[in-house]
Amino acid sequence: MELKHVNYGYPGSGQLITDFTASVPTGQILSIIGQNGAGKSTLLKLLMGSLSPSSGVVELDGKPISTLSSRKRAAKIALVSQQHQIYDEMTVKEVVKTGRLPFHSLLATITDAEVRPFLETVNLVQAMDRPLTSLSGGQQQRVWLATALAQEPTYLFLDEPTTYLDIRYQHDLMALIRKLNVTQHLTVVMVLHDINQALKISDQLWLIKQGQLVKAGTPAELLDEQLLSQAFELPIKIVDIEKYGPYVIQLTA
Ligand SMILES: Nc1ncnc2c1ncn2[C@@H]1O[C@H](COP(=O)(O)OP(=O)(O)OP(=O)(O)O)[C@@H](O)[C@H]1O
Repeated sequence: MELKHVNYGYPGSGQLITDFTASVPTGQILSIIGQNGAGKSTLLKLLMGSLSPSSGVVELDGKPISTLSSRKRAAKIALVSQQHQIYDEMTVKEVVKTGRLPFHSLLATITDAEVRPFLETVNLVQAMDRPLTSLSGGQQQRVWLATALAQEPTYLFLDEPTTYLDIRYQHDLMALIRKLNVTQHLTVVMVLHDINQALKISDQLWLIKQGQLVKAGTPAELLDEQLLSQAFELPIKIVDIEKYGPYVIQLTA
């Protein structure tokens, strides 16, 4: 998956993404980091084909993603976003069944057995008959992950997946994402706000500022005080913590 000289601006707004060229590394975990409003979520939408570049191209398997039908795209790419549709009355298993829709024409024909493996992966089989809204925020996040996995995608996109989770759930979710990447060969693309979390879990990162790619590289290549300070417009220091490794701190009063 590649972005080639992509430009984009929302209708009625100025240019947001500027001449963006980068490749998503297959089979790896890529995180997109940068300030609020830098264009991270917009990049995810461009990569998924839910937004079209004003110029340039997004390619999937060497073809412009715009040439694929939405069903074909859904069978390739699944998104766990922060904005969920409201499924007031739905049970957990019914929500996960919506992830199977690229393979069925009717929700009613999807059996419980078909979604069970995805609920097993996120350890929620015991909650499958409960209404979604009766689950905790962290459990609901796992339901959305199971729904994305039910699409059996090649690419798993996550937009700020840890935002409302406590540190234990954040750790567990990151461990699960790494496990899925390794066992199911999923290519993962995430928007993460926590720089240290991004540096810890990712194989590659894109550091972006005002819609432009500042640097694409490995965590070691991104661990540069000057680079990070400029991108986040904050004084940043990297300290070495025993048994943890390099840790980024923001020197704000
Ligand atoms: N649908 C939209 N219509 C118009 N402008 C939008 C739309 N969505 C986002 N924007 C604007 O585009 C800019 C980039 O938004 P985007 O959500 O891509 O940034 P981000 O880096 O993901 O930000 P954050 O870290 O705050 O989530 C922001 O100024 C935002 O207000």
